[in-house]
Amino acid sequence: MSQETTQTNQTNTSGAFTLTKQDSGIAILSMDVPGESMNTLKPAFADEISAMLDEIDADNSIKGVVICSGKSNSFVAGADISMLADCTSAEDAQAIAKGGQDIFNRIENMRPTFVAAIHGPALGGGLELALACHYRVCTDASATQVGLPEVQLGLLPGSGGTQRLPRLIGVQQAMKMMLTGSPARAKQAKKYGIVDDMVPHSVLMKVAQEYAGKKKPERDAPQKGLMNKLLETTGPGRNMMFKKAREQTQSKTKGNYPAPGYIIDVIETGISDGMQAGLRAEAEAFGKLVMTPESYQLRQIFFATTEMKKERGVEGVEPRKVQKAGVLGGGLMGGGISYVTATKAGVPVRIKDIQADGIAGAMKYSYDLLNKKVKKRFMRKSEMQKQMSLLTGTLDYSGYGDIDIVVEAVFEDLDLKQKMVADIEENCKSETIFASNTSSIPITQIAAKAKRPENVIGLHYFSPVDKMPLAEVIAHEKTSDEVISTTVDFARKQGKTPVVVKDGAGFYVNRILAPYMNEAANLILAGEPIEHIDKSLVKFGFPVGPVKLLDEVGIDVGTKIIPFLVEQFGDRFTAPEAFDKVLADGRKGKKNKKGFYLYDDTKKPGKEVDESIYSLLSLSPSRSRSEKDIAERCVLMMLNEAARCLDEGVIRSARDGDIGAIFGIGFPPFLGGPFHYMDTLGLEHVVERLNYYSGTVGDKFEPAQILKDMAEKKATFY
Ligand SMILES: C[C@H](O)CC(=O)SCCNC(=O)CCNC(=O)[C@H](O)C(C)(C)COP(=O)(O)OP(=O)(O)OC[C@H]1O[C@@H](n2cnc3c(N)ncnc32)[C@H](O)[C@@H]1OP(=O)(O)O
Repeated sequence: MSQETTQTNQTNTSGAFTLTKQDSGIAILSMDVPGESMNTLKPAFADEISAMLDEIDADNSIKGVVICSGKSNSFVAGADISMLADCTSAEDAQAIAKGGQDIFNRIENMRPTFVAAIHGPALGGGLELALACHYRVCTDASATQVGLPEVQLGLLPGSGGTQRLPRLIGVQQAMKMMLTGSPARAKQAKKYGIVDDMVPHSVLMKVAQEYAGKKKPERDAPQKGLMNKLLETTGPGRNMMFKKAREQTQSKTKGNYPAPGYIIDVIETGISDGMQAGLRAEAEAFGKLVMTPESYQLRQIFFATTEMKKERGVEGVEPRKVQKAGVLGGGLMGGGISYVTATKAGVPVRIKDIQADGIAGAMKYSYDLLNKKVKKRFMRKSEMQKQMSLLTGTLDYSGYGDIDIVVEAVFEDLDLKQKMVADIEENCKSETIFASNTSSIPITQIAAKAKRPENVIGLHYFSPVDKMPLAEVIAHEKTSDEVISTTVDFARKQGKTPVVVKDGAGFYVNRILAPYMNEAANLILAGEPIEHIDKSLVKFGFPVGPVKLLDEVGIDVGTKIIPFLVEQFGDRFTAPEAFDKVLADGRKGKKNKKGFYLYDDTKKPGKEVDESIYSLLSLSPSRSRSEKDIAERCVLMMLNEAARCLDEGVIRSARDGDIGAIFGIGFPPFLGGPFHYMDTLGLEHVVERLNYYSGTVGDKFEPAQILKDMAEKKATFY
């Protein structure tokens, strides 16, 4: 980081910290953890930082201190998550939080004015450090983000965040940030009042030093508006606010995640009993949460995804640079793929459709999303125009001559897709990659007539593309290693977590989803009410129930894959015939407002079951199974299939299987994914339950061989 100083007279470096005193009376305290790409906070730094603070205390010439990062693109990414695994008791973890609190309290109470100069992520403990400073200045760079994401790790901010953020920006906004874990970008951070100033990177240190030369601020009460004042500053108002927050949290988490409840409790303690009581409650809750299985599983997800960011797809094979992309088909998927390609990867996209309307629709998809950001003032109009200018359209293949990768998102029809391959081979370069976004057709079949099958690959996105984090990369036998690596790299640049899977019906995600959905359908036919089935799985931890999900993705689309699965894997994938009746009745789900739920003539579209479905299927529903039994039956089908996928090499590791299921289907993150969950249950138990259902419901529950073998050896996936 460039430090614009007048005259430097003394520098003291100790491990991760460097203190530079200047004649101006403003000292620079820079953090740069050696050997790490990003600064994280560890208890081992306590002595070092304390010694630096002693030095500052002892030097009356220091009037102000700027805390900054020595890393080029980040401030501090929080406490070191990996060290939490060493905690053997809640007390150990509580001590870590308390250690951070003590140092931050000390900074807050020191004589000089402290300023945090933030560029890049300031998250968790990193933001807590900044909150202890008297002022915060951040850069306007897109890399800058400030937040308290601990809840995503099943934790709460343990070093003062639950106390200082509400006092700085108001309880409601602070609580929202802590409960969602979503960070604020620079502009939002300024708007919320988290930072005092937002400046270009080139003047960050200059402006921060100006703030360090000021007196400490006397801050106005953060509540703006009468309603907020009533809610946050009066007893009855607060009671109402916290009660509402607890109700909303319970309805979202279904009691599966302990951290949000603690966050609300600890904020409330701090507000009603004062900062010291709040800090004590915070450290104690942090200690307890670190030891929960939920936090353990969520931290494993962090490690898995961080590891996956570095993977190439094929070890040692460099990806080619993608400078221009094509998208075939301007439908919903094509629109989403174009959006992430232009806005996330920054790669120009040429959208090809057979109708001008299709191209316009795809462009509108991006326009609407970007315009929302502009309206909320999170993005400048000029930036939106720049991103929109990356999107162009064509009705023929003009402009396709220099394209590096084409993503095909046309209708699910094998002949059509094979024709697309032929068209691309004719109109593009010999090395242009043809990536199919098919969800049901094996890539081998799409590549069957290709002249250059090594260029053909699957790149399966999930809807809505701008939100869903997963992409399956499917190599068929002849796909070249370079094509795999380039496609993985391309998907990552689009902001996706790519998982490389083997070709075959359903690939991984849909293959494990199908038997789960089929089982839900079988339970409808067995007379269970639809809302009972959906509730059971939402309570288990899925974001939506299976029947609702089928309405969302489209009953026609969701069932299209079944014949491919039956053809390759046999009867265990056979869908109940009732689906045919549902489809014959013209029910496609949400998209044509006719499915298992009601969308028309109702106050709550999609919330109430369309009771006419029962007479269509000649059923009179009544609850005869518990929520637990229903969830177990559906989930076991998914677990069993996931195990088979690992055994057959469809996924490369249990880790990929867990991340694929969590990011692609919304498998409950607090359970860590199907494989972590099976380890938790114990494979003997899984096999025993599968055997039970195999005996009572049918052969499709027959445990996968890998499960039987592992159970016998008392093995685990991790
Ligand atoms: C007491 C406190 O309240 C408790 C806490 O602070 S808990 C921690 C809260 N902080 C977080 O959850 C942030 C976690 N980190 C992130 O979300 C992302 O790393 C990030 C947004 C900061 C950066 O993302 P990105 O640029 O893609 O870089 P990414 O590859 O993830 O990380 C770079 C390196 O930093 C490491 N890292 C980042 N944050 C880390 C953390 N909090 N602990 C340990 N390592 C961390 C990564 O493991 C990776 O290490 P590697 O290079 O050796 O593999």
